[in-house]
Amino acid sequence: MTHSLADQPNRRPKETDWRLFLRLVPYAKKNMRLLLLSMVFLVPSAIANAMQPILIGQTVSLLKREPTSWSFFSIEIDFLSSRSLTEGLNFLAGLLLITILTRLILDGTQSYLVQKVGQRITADIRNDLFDHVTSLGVRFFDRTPVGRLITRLTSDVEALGEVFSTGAIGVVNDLFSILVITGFMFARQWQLATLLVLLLLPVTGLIIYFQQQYRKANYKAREELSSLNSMLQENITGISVVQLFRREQFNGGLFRTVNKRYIHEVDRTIFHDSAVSATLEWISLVAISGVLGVGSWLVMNRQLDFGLLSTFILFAQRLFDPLRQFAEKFTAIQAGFTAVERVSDIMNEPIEIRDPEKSHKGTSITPTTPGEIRFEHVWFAYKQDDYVLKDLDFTIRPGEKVALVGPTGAGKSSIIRLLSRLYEPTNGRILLDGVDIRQLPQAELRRRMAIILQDGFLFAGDVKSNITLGETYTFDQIRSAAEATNVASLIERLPQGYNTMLRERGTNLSGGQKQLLAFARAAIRDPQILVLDEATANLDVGTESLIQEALERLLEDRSAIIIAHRLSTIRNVDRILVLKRGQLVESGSHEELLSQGGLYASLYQLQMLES
Ligand SMILES: Nc1ncnc2c1ncn2[C@@H]1O[C@H](COP(=O)(O)OP(=O)(O)OP(=O)(O)O)[C@@H](O)[C@H]1O
Repeated sequence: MTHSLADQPNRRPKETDWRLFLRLVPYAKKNMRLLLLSMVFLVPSAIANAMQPILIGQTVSLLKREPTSWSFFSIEIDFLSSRSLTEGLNFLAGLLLITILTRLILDGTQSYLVQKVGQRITADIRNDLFDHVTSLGVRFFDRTPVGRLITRLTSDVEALGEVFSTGAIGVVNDLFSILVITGFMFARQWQLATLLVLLLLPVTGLIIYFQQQYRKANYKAREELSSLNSMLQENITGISVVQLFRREQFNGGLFRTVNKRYIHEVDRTIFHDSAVSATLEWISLVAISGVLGVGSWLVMNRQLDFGLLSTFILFAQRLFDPLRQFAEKFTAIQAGFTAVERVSDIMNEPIEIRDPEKSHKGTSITPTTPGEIRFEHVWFAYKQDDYVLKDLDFTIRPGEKVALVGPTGAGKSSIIRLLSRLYEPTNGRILLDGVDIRQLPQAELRRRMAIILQDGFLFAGDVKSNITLGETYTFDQIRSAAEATNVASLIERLPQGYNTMLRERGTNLSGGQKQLLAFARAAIRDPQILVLDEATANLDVGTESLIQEALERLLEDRSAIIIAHRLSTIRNVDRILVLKRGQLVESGSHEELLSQGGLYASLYQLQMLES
């Protein structure tokens, strides 16, 4: 891993704009037809735009009785000299109206199409990001603050969407307009055309410079926004602790500091944005004065007539107009590039835990076998070389119930995380019925085991959907799973029974009630292996014995791993594995371990004394 979203908040942009742009190509390809259609509309629209100054110039020439014929790339154009003044004026007015209507209709349609494509692309990117993020290993989430991630998923994708919705993608339009106008200018009068083009060059240079500065400031501003959101998220999630420990003021101070840094960076982006607009405003005035100065001189020398002079004054304005619009859009475009860059950062995060290649899929085992679990010299470290599990080597026989016991931080939960493949062992392997779990598709591995954690997470939705979790079970199946685990009576006591709506993270249920639902969730899946991590710790003694009884039934014919601190709850298991600082120090039945007089015996005696 070369970098992470969390480790280097001020990481410099690495990919070039071109590479970033290419990242959008696959998305654009999906909408190729609409995109092409909108591009086709560009051509007549830009021509109509460049025609307007010429038509107005012709009108002036007609009124001033100047020659109205002109050559366009050596083609002699003369459609006015044969007409009377009124006819000619009507004819020009008619043409002008056509160009205006053409632009009105085509520009409108084009901008609608482009925005439509843009919204589709943004939605596709958002979907892909969601899929990618939910496939990333738990390790990624260990080191990435949630707020930082949410910023990328929401406001960065939004910034990308704005490139389309503000019409910023229309720069293509603007650039094309500049090209067409330049062509028309040279066709009419090369000296004035050269003057305008020469003015265009330094402005473009300046714009590129300010654009780079803006981009840097924008990247930093987004990073600061991420930090701001992480802080916000942390304070909201931990609001009870914040208030109970009166950290409001202290956290408020921290928040203000980050907010100040954010504002500072935003100020810098605004400065560079304004600098571009000011430069353009100034330069387009210079251009018009230049045309007026040089043009008047040419008029006095009879090398230019009034009609053409008015045409070029309009050209001067029109040439810088797309550039000015480009400047307005450029803020959105630069922000869009920053967004693509930040979104790519996540897309580039490798998916650490992958399913085996297709050819290995055949290795799945018949799910009717009870499930033998084997840890083969397993070593594991969350952080490099800081091993929390050391050379674990044990087998849990099919149908065997094993308890993991040991002091806090001994590594019990880590064993479960490895078994369910939320993390992968640093060394050694874990086998399920003789097959390395890395060779099993994750969906199958996790279907075969149900894990009940101390803090069962609940989704916003009703009780039923929190038991089925998106899989199709009939209501009868849901009810019998609840009955089998003795939680039916609890559910029936809820205001709307199985239809009671649970709030996000289940805050309208008590800790114990949440745990009870987790039992039903496990039972309905009929797993081969059941894992309980402090699953009954939140229950009162009465409820626990009710659950214990249901558990005995549930555990029949299944392999089970049970983690419990209250040793009285695991007396009946087949075998107890005792862990100390990541190492297996004792193994045997309750009686055997008591008679050995080791760590287990002393833990047990301590607990007996307490009760
Ligand atoms: N996500 C993580 N990143 C880094 N270290 C971790 C992480 N989770 C746990 N640890 C460390 O790994 C060690 C073992 O943790 P584990 O949760 O497996 O212990 P445990 O025996 O289940 O403890 P408890 O009885 O308190 O639940 C601890 O020292 C802990 O600090």
